[in-house]
Amino acid sequence: MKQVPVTVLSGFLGSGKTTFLNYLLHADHGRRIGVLVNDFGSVNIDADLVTRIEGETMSLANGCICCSIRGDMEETLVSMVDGDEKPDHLLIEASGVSDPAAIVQTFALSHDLRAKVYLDGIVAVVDGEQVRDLKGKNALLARRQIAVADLLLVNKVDLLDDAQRASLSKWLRQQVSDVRLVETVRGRVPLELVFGLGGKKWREAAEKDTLDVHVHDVEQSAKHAHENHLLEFETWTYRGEKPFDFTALKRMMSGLPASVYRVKGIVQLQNMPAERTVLQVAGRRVSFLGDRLWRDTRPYTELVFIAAAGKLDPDRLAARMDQCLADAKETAAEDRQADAIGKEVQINRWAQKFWEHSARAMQQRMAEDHSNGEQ
Ligand SMILES: Nc1nc2c(ncn2[C@@H]2O[C@H](COP(=O)(O)OP(=O)(O)OP(=O)(O)O)[C@@H](O)[C@H]2O)c(=O)[nH]1
Repeated sequence: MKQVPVTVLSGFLGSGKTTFLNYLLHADHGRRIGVLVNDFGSVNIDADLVTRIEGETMSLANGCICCSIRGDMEETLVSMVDGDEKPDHLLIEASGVSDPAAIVQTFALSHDLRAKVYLDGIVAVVDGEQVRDLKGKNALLARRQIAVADLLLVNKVDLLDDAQRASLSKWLRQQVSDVRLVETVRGRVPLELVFGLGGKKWREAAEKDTLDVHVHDVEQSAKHAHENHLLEFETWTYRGEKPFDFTALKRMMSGLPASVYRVKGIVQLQNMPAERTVLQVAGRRVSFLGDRLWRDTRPYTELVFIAAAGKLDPDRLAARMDQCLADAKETAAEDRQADAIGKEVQINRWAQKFWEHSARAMQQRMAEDHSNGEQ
């Protein structure tokens, strides 16, 4: 039986993996692609944000495929290959906290997997704006993700000037000398660079045992990695059914402590009642994007927070979220007055950008629908 090639997308929280995945799925490559998306939090946000016309998207949430749900990854991949519509290629979007070296081990060690799939390559996505701001264990994890990659997408270069790009490139070259670096905006890279990488680098590393984790000791290291993740990261999910005030929520998200690394999910905004909105906080950058019309779906809010372990205080966060609800009556009169002046400017500026984005997203979707209809 012909084995199916697998590409693993790795990269730190919020670097642009899902964005890249969507670009890839909509690009003209003529392959039937099976997708497996892994979310560290308990909600399948990423799978929800993967837009595709056809092909299978499987989702594994509430754990990390490099450790706690390694077995689930094996089973899911095998079932995808054995299914009625065998894919030509599999893409795995690893969670932003996963260590690709441990994923490589799973591929190297599982007989079931080895019979059906082979690792074609690891593509790491780097947040060009913020990767160098990562501290401590996050910085180490990001470096491990970079080190194992066969292809490195230096993403978000639209947020950098020429000097920053040059200095980032130099810094990355100091981290890894033997990998192809490609600067990208929203993960747009020539497809021939992505498929058929051959996985040479990881295979060599596995043979030389330089993956930094011992291949024969996978149970132990997986357990260790799992413990590390639980020790290092914590997640919490906010759910609600009342609409939020855009300005208040944006201000709150912009003021989150640095220990909150990532927030993502769906928000119901009073200012945009008809449209489902995606909220993204990656490091210090906050963005709202009109996503799709609610239509028959009852509007809701579901946001996953990922932070340094021990730094999330759910009660406090929930209280702060509630203060941003459109019908919140808590704001002191004084605050409200002070806000009113700032709000006037902010709402106009932000609402403008916000609508601009929504309109663009809508146009793009319509164009995609149109071109798909023509095929
Ligand atoms: N300016 C800019 N923003 C980008 C680019 N690529 C992605 N983003 C934004 O960065 C945020 C995070 O992108 P995602 O694709 O969700 O990141 P991710 O790596 O899948 O995130 P996790 O799965 O949570 O680790 C979103 O708001 C994207 O729209 C880019 O090239 N430039």
